[in-house]
Amino acid sequence: MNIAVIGTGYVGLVTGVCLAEIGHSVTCLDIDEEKIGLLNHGKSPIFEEGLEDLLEKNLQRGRLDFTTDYWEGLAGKEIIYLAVGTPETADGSADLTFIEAAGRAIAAHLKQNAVIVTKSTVPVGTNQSIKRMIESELAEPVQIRIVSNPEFLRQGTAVHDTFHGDRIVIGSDDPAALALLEEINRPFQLPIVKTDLRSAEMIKYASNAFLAAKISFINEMAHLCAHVGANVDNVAEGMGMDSRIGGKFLQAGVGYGGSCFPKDTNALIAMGRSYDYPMPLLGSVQHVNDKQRDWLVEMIQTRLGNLEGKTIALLGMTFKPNTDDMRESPAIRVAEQLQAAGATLRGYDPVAVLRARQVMPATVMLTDNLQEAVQGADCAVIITDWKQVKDLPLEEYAGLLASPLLFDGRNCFNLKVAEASGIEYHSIGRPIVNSPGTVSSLASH
Ligand SMILES: NC(=O)c1ccc[n+]([C@@H]2O[C@H](COP(=O)([O-])OP(=O)(O)OC[C@H]3O[C@@H](n4cnc5c(N)ncnc54)[C@H](O)[C@@H]3O)[C@@H](O)[C@H]2O)c1
Ligand SMILES: O=c1ccn([C@@H]2O[C@H](COP(=O)(O)OP(=O)(O)O[C@H]3O[C@H](CO)[C@@H](O)[C@H](O)[C@H]3O)[C@@H](O)[C@H]2O)c(=O)[nH]1
Repeated sequence: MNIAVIGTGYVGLVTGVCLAEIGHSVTCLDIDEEKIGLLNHGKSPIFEEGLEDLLEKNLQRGRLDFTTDYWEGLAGKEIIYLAVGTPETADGSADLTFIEAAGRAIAAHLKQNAVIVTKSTVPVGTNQSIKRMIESELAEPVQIRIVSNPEFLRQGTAVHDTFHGDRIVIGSDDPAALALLEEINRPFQLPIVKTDLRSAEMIKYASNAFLAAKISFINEMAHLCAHVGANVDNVAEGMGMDSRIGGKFLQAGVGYGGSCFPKDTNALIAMGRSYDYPMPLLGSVQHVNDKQRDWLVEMIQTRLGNLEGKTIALLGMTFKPNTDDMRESPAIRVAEQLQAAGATLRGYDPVAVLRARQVMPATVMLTDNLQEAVQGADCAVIITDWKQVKDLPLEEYAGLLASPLLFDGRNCFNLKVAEASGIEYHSIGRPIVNSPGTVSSLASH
């Protein structure tokens, strides 16, 4: 099939490259000339495992090309994927400016019949209204059909998720368009859910909101565990073995961030608001998540007291490991609060130093050298569970720090290992280990 993909962010680029990999002929189109320049040289503008290899391979095969020109990008294309951003507006609803601009550009440049496939996460009803808008502005008398094909990839494992995801959702009120999308996706060999347009749009938001709720649920349990002396990781393991609950997304920590959960829960709440339904559960999910960042800061302040003159090493800047994305990363708020309390901050990240510089408080000294960040600091605080952070033995942390004190916002280390290392170790919803003046009793944990 001849396919155009509009938008070469995480979703557009991964979609385009993977569609080329399964045999389609794909042109990716973006208004960002710098991105397209890089991509034409086989360089990925994003850090995503396996992506650059597939990119180079399919460029060489001649199945993939990149352009900023809509005439060139849409010429002869039967299928047009829309994968532009849908960020948040000031009131929390989804900003459809980019979708509308891309729709207008399609209407102005399309010379043949085409199926438009929306990958972007859009509020229920958007596909229908975009179709109407494009139809009303078409420059040529061509026919368009529309399909919602929401994306479920996770950053950091995006290529893997595309080939090994749990399902592909395609929704349309047009049976011929649904059949075509089924055919395009068949080589991925994944279960395909076929549904109507509005349900497909809703499946995406409901899935993200449920996953966010699971994280906030375990984080709320973590608070209680800290009070009652239980270990939230043991609780999550025991709960997760019940197949009705499932063990995934029960990792307690500093809370969720990224470009999706925060904005998509907000957009869902905004959708509810527009129908006078307040979505109280989702409001609580967000509240618990916000509090997780504050909790970590409070733990540090409770232990260290006045932070004036204290040097703190923040480990991991990105919202999760294996990505260089800083969008809504917990590191930003934790850094702002610690800095406001007077601490001097160092920040470590193995891949995102440049991006972190644009969003972290300007005075944070950033480095991609873990030991340099930790050396001589009054304490270290794990924000992102990067492999590099988990692989450094606790004895080494203890040796590098001015005093052996580690706060772990991702529960990276086993408590018995922490106890044996001698480091004072505070984590989320688990007993404090090697706390001064207390006798540790980890046998029961
Ligand atoms: N990032 C993820 O992990 C993820 C996963 C699933 C779904 N989504 C959803 O997919 C959509 C895209 O997300 P993203 O993270 O890839 O976005 P992004 O912001 O990284 O990239 C969007 C791209 O679209 C381009 N663009 C904007 N307007 C354009 C236009 N008129 N014509 C051509 N290109 C244009 C931008 O230059 C940019 O390169 C969003 O709706 C998001 O919610 C994202
Ligand atoms: O048990 C867990 C799992 C995740 N997280 C945090 O939750 C956030 C999101 O993680 P993850 O879902 O792995 O990353 P994303 O790339 O944001 O992917 C989510 O958002 C995408 C965009 O919509 C969807 O496509 C994916 O299915 C959905 O998992 C990160 O800050 C994680 O640290 C936790 O705190 N505990």
